[in-house]
Amino acid sequence: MSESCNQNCSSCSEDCEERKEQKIDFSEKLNQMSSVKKVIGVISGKGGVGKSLVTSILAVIMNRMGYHTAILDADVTGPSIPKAFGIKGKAEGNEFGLFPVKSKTGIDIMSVNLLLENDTDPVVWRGPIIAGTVKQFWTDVIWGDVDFMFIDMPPGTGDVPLTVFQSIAVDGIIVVTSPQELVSMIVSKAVKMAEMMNIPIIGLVENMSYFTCPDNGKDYHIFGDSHIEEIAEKHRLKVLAKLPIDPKISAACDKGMIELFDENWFDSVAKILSEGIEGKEIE
Ligand SMILES: Nc1ncnc2c1ncn2[C@@H]1O[C@H](COP(=O)(O)OP(=O)(O)OP(=O)(O)O)[C@@H](O)[C@H]1O
Repeated sequence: MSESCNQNCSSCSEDCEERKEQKIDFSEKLNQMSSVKKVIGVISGKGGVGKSLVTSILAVIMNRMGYHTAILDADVTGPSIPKAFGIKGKAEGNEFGLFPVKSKTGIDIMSVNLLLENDTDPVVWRGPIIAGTVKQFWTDVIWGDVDFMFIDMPPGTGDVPLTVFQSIAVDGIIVVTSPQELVSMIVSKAVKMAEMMNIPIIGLVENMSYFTCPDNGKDYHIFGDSHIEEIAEKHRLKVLAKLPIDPKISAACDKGMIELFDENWFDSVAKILSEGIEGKEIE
């Protein structure tokens, strides 16, 4: 029995000897006109820590490396991906399904904001409807041949992310944290959820880790000292990147120009992901 066992066999995908109930398969089938090689879920313990930013930058980098890249924006109540990419158009469909909208550099994106008449309309839906929408982004969208799909998950480790993980075949998870959070607790929850789902955690990204003063070049830890290395070691996880607070980044998101991102913050993640798709399994 796993250390994280919550005695609820129906929501657990582990094959353990003490299983009391049959494993229920909640997985949904991808649209028959789509094929997706690797699906990476980007999660966070709470909203506003930069999950959408990390999802967007990862997609930009992998797309730049020549991989056909897609973003499934599962953050249905706070969809910020289309804005970061400056997408104004709406998604269209035909009798076979919905088509994602292409960004300026060719990243395929589906988000609830591409379906709403006004992107300022709030999405005041209950959990099952939200989870159902995300499932439809998997089953009803014609994604074509995708190398990497990044999923901007709903914040937290509650009902909606759980349903999404049960329905979509996710290959690996990246956890985004910020220094001021109760990082230890959040990472533990994410690790337990990943264990229950049998999905490997690729590693941790600490966002808003420090700020480099442009006047004196010194680094300031605005949100306090980082403990990410100790926490990563405790759970035997990798720290993939520590991102600074950079006003250029928020400006790029606000102006819809995240595709102009040109820092090397994610080089190690890009290497892990590209090795994963070349046949070496994501560890
Ligand atoms: N390192 C950073 N430097 C500057 N601004 C940042 C940084 N990270 C995130 N931001 C800004 O903070 C805001 C929140 O980021 P983002 O939308 O990525 O968070 P989130 O975790 O996805 O939030 P939610 O879960 O509510 O959607 C955005 O305006 C983003 O541009």
